[in-house]
Amino acid sequence: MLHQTTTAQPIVDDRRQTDTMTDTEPSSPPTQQNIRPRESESSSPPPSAALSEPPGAGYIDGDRAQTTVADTPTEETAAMTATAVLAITAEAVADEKAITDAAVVGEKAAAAANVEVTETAAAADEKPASTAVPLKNIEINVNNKTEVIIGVTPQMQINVNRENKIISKKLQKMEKDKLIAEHEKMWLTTKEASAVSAEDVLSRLRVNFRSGLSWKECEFRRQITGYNEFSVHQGDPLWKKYIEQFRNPLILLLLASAVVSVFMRQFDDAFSITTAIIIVVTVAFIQEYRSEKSLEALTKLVPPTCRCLREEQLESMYARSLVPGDIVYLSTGDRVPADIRLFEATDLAIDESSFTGETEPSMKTTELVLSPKGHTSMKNIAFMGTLVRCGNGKGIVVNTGEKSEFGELFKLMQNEEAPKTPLQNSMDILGTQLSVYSFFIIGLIMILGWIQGRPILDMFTIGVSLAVAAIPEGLPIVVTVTLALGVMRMANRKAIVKKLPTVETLGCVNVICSDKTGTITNNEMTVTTIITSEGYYADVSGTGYNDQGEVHLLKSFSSEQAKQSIYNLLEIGVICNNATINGETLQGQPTEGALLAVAMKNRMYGVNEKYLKLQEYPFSSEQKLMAVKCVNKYDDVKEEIYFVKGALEKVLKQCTKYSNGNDKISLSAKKEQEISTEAYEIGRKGLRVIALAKGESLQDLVYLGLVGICDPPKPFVRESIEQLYNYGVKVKLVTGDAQETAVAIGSMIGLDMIHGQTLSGTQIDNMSDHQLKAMVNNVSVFYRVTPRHKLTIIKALQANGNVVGMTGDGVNDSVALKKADIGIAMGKNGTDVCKEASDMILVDDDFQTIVAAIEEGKGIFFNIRNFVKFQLSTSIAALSLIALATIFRIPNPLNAMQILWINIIMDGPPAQRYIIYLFIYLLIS
Ligand SMILES: Nc1ncnc2c1ncn2[C@@H]1O[C@H](COP(=O)(O)OP(=O)(O)OP(=O)(O)O)[C@@H](O)[C@H]1O
Ligand SMILES: [Mn+2]
Repeated sequence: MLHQTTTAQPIVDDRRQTDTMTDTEPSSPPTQQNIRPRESESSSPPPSAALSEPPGAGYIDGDRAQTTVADTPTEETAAMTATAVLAITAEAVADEKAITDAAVVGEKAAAAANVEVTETAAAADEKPASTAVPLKNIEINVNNKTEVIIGVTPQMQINVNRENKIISKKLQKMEKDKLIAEHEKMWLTTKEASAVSAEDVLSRLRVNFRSGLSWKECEFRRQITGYNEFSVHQGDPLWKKYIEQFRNPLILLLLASAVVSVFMRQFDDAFSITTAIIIVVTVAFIQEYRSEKSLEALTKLVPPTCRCLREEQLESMYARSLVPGDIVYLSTGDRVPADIRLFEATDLAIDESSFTGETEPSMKTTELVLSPKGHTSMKNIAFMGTLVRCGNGKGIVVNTGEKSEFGELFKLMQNEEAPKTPLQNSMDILGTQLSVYSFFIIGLIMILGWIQGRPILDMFTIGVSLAVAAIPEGLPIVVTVTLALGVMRMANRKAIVKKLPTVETLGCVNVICSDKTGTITNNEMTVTTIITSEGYYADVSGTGYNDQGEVHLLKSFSSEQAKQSIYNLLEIGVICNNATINGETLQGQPTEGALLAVAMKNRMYGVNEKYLKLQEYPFSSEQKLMAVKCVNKYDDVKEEIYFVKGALEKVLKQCTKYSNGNDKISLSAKKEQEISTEAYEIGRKGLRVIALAKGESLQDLVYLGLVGICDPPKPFVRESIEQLYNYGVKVKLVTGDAQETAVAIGSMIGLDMIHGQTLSGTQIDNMSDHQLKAMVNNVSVFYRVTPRHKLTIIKALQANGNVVGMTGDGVNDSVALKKADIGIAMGKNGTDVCKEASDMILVDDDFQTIVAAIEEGKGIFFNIRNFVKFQLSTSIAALSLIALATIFRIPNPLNAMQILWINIIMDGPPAQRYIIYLFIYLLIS
């Protein structure tokens, strides 16, 4: 009855064992015709209509069914049939052994895991039957082929369904166990991966470096390896933490006094003291728990991402979803998402300082390391958690999560206690001082009371209660909670603070140095202007990384010639480029994306295919220049050509000629001046200028022209800066861009360009620290600076007593971000390197958020100060009240219980809510 076609007739003898199955041609008649049709509720449809017609009726004598298998006998069909037969064979089918047998018949038996059952109409040739049991044909989808079983009773169908499910599950599990065992054999340690060739690693982990893993395979591997993350050490169970709270000596003393009260038969006292203790302890517990939880939540706020190749698509995804075997692309500014065996590395330098302590970035290669000793020697491995300082590379993930080398380190780190914030420390000190004073006073009160002959137990409980009330043992916790809650509130306003002390600093920042590209502007680049070396001038329309737009030539003398010149110019931009545009999404640097887009708008396709890239000199913020060495694939003379792009002054320095139509003319000082003026004119509009050149040697280039790239300020930056100014925070622009561009953007966002000065990186180099310190406060725009200068500027500002915030997005900002009192990174488009170096991250890159965060910071600081004042005053009030009463021999105005209650109510604003909850709870229950 198992059949390849959907028209069904043959039937299975379900008593036959799987291994005695007969293989019959589909057309051949069944060996035993056991269909004994009894009834038909509707007229039986013809065979061809079997699928489309509603289920007819028929009957199958399950006990004596026959089998017919459609195809030629293969292990596969045998196995499949076996499984399906098993499925329909009486109730006993689920017998473990039979299933195992079935599976053994052929490896592919497991494919039967895909068994799906669908109802179809009963076969046409069945004659009306006499019983009232409605019969059905069912269709079984085995291994993507359709089999039909005819005339099945509802009960049988249920059985089939059930058995199929059981079998699929068992087979699935068997197959899975086998696969897991296989996969576990192929994993290798990071060290092993380093010692074999990249090809070996690829084949061991069964992945093609051109296509990557399939999504399905990744899903499977992840079931084995788990997510690429560290599971945070599970602390003590909650009840233990709760009991922990009772271990406070004061609480124990109070408990003791409650016990003594019981012995003295003062039950109401005992009761109220115990209740009070429980509430005090509960409040403290909830506070601590909450602060722990919110701190935990903090670490999860910015999930790291990476670029990974799956099913031939380069995807940007969360690093936690990586599995061994994934192909990962690394480029400048990335955080390495797992332990990666590199198979491609272009000038790849990785900062492993967090890992090895080595401050110099380590240059990576792809060759195997024979006997790797220590992390520094594994030159072909990019370790999880390290940062790509420059260059780019590709590699295969060998280990993830806790299996990575960083995972080992992480485990060690977990045992270290998190350092306390300065504020927490000062609160600790304050707490201890207060305790000492309080104990002293309480001791005095008790002695005095004793001398006066007051009841000793009363004095004791009052003394201890006073101690509980006056000693601010909850102070550090309250500070933490307030900070942590503030941090969560900031997170809601899209500012993520990585460490609590940052909140304290936020309240007192008075200068913010902001980098331009990506912070003030969107870093969404569009080429809008082109000027060739001949002076042809073109405007470009359209925005975004696509071909929507056009290149309009303006001053064209000979339009063919002009078109050719523009083509040659844009060609450099395409070849000297590492970005790619997929659909409309850009992978890579926006500046390079803009150059690709303008070429698309100029309808230049397949430019890249003409050249073979031999070498690359990557862009760095120090050099402000990028070059590639190529050969023309179709040239007979394989001559090397350099394609160069970068900041105008850097490119011009390498040029000796400029292109004029088909000629190359020596660059005169006059021509250079002309070019600089052109660049100035473009820059003055706030455009970024990129010069393009090519030539046979890097020292002897031919200048081809300029492009002006538009990257306007984000909305509301101007308003935010104004608001910051009102809070007493000054904003300075620090950029790698040219002076005129920086100044133009500076005035667009409302910086004081009249009184403020401008200063360039070169000028800073020529100054002493002292001179810089003297003038740095008055500078509002720093231009053409390198990462090193950004650092110098921050230091000079700090030397003047400023509390400096620095905002940035790029690798070039990371050092300065680290040095600044508060480093603020862009969360969406910022690089991992700068996020790592920063203290605070703006989730949606919105400059306005800085204002909100500073507001919050000030608010939190204010809250804590108020709280401390409040706590101190209640302590002093309670202490002095009892002390005075004792001295003047007045009966005690407050008994122990009352003191405790006051303490509970006063114990901090965050606590109050819980007390109210508790009361409500007590009332209800
Ligand atoms: N991919 C690139 N290739 C070549 N040159 C580039 C590239 N990107 C930028 N430049 C040149 O380098 C200059 C600035 O680079 P740099 O990285 O120092 O600053 P930035 O980060 O882009 O700006 P900011 O410091 O304001 O964020 C640009 O003005 C441009 O001329
Ligand atoms: Mn930047």
